[in-house]
Amino acid sequence: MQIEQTALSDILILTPARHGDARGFFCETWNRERLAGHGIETEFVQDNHSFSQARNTLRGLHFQAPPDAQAKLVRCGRGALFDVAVDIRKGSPTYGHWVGVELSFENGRQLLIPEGFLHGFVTLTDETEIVYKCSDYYAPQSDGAVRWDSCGIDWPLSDAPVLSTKDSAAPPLAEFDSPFIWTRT
Ligand SMILES: Cc1cn([C@H]2C[C@H](O)[C@@H](COP(=O)(O)OP(=O)(O)O[C@H]3O[C@@H](C)C(=O)[C@@H](O)[C@H]3O)O2)c(=O)[nH]c1=O
Repeated sequence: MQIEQTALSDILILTPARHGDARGFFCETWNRERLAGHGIETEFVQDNHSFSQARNTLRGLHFQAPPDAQAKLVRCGRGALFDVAVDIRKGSPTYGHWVGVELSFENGRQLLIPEGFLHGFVTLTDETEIVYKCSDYYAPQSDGAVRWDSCGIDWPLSDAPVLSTKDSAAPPLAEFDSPFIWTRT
């Protein structure tokens, strides 16, 4: 497995090995012991899978507030997407900074996003599937969103984004009182 750092040091790109043969490939998409060997000890409790019909579908930017905060391990099952994490830890030297990484069926990359970050993505292809592990259960009462176009993200959109009603109505980052506090690690 290859592990790369991004411009935000807590956000990692993981690329597990693919074993190719005449049939296609085999890949261990998550192996707890192997990740622990790299110092990644996140305990995941829920797997999510969503399908977006059209290119330019944008979901985000989402978080769950403590005590229901979620770390996420995100990958693309079909098609391609641009996955984004934004630092919302109050007091963090990189508060408001974002990273975006293309995840696709082809490249097999995964993004590891700890607690304290907004998460969102835009699809780069029609019929895109995203699959992600979460470190806590869905808690609608702790669910929150920040407006997708308020963080200076350079979204690779080829048309107006397809948004949910909830995401269209989300507050901008400038009006957002984050429930996360940065602690030096
Ligand atoms: C997130 C979630 C939603 N739902 C339900 C609630 C609702 O009826 C329906 C669709 O929910 P949403 O509109 O919130 O789905 P979506 O906009 O895809 O939300 C997701 O976006 C990405 C970017 C994330 O990071 C996720 O954590 C999650 O927030 O699914 C669950 O049952 N369990 C879950 O874990």
